[in-house]
Amino acid sequence: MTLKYKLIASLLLFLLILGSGIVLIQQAIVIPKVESLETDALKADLERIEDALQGEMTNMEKLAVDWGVWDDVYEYVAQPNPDFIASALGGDALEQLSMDLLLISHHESPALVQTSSRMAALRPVLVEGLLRGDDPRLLAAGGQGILHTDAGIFLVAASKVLPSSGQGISTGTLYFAKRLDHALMQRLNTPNMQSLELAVVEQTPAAPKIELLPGRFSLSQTWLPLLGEPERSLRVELRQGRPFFDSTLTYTYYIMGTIFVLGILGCLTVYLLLQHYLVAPIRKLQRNIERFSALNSLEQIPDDPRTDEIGSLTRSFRKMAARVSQDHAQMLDEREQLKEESLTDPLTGLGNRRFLLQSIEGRKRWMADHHIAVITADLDHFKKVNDQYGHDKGDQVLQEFARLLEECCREDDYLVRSGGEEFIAICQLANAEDVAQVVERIRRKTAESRFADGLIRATCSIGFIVTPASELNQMNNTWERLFKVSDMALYRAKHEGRNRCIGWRYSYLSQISRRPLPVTTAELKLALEEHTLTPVS
Ligand SMILES: Nc1nc2c(ncn2[C@@H]2O[C@H](COP(=O)(O)OP(=O)(O)OP(=O)(O)O)[C@@H](O)[C@H]2O)c(=O)[nH]1
Repeated sequence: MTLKYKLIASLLLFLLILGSGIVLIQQAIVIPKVESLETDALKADLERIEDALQGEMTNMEKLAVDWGVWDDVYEYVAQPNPDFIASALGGDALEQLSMDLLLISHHESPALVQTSSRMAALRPVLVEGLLRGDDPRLLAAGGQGILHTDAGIFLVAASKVLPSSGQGISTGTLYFAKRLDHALMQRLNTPNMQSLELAVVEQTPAAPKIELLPGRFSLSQTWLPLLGEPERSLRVELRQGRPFFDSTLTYTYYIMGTIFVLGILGCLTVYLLLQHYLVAPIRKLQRNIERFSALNSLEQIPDDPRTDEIGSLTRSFRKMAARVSQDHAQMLDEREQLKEESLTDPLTGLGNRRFLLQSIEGRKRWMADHHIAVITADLDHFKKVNDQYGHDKGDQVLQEFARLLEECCREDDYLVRSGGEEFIAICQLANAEDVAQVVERIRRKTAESRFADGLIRATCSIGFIVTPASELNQMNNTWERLFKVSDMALYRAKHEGRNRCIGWRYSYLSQISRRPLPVTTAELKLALEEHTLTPVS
């Protein structure tokens, strides 16, 4: 995978982690926190309703005490007087007090009952509800509470009837009652309330209950005690929407969406910067290095003026490439030199036998109408030269003999020192007979020469074979046999007294059956008898 794709994969992985982190934070931290705050707010709503009811009852109790500790009422209970009713409770006095019932009891019997017009029909039920039971009478000593009757649910407050001094014996109890109706409940409304329901239930849980329902609803319940009914209670049930949760959730969506978008933009920016500052320069450097290895030219890695790591990497590569280039050139030189040395005779500067074999093998074709002569020349009794004049002088003789041979050959002939004091020349000749002149010239010039500063006289023996070039083009493995025949001819020249040239012409045209060049003395004898090889004069 390329660096570019690794970079993209890393950034996508980062975005995945960022997205997962955002979801995790929302689910594990934000939502539970919001729900906890919401629960607190719902509890506060319930407390507010309870407080409102409590406040209402406290006001009623104050009113009950105002009326209960009043001489007119006190006297009325002792001696009922219609004038009092007319003056204090005439007209719509109860409506003006926002009360539904005024009850004054005397010895557990109603001494005065006054109701609002809407409650007139329910008066007996109400009185019976307040004065039910035997002992103790509800709120007989004063106080407040919630009363459940067949006529509905009422807030009730009571006070002992006393003279205005507050001292003395109570002559009865004064009750005020107010129905917990729709109008009153409206005043307890909360902004998000969908419904507020009251119900008398059998159980009385100790603590309020808050439920966050699916579908963005909440259900809050609290239980209030009922007067005279310890087994039952008034359940206040509040059903509300969850705007706080919705808005908070929307708000967190915005924040986290913004973080995610910023993450994407950040990744894009990081990608472009890394692409510009890292990936692109590395790819450029890679292309330059590839061109350098193809062309071996330092110009392919231009200097980089940057001061960062990429710049210094480029400079390091340049240095390394320069060194590699230099080493490579040096190695090529040395290899060329070694190659040359391995093919050259260091004493005479001529090629060696390996050079000769390589050269003739590398040569594809010879001039078909020409002849090729393989000439082997060997100094006679060269051992004696060494023995008599020393090895250095012997070397000198070899060098001068090599120059002599060069003079006798043409430039396009091959001339090598094949070993010791033996040399081989391969000459291309227009006529087969020309070889006689070449070898005789070598023999004569050697015999006439004075070697080693005129100190040493030497002769040489020469063996040779000449064959049509067309034969070389057609036959395989001919060179080895030509060298062998030339060598056998040299042996004969030595054997017959040295300082002479012996060689043959390979004249296959005279053959009835084509016979290859001989490689043994027996085959040589047969070839001469059959005239496959004929003497050259
Ligand atoms: N100075 C010198 N002598 C060499 C070199 N290579 C070979 N020789 C000597 O050449 C001599 C060849 O001796 P032989 O093979 O007996 O041949 P020859 O003495 O020339 O006798 P014929 O060839 O039979 O005439 C040996 O003494 C070698 O040591 C060389 O590079 N320098």
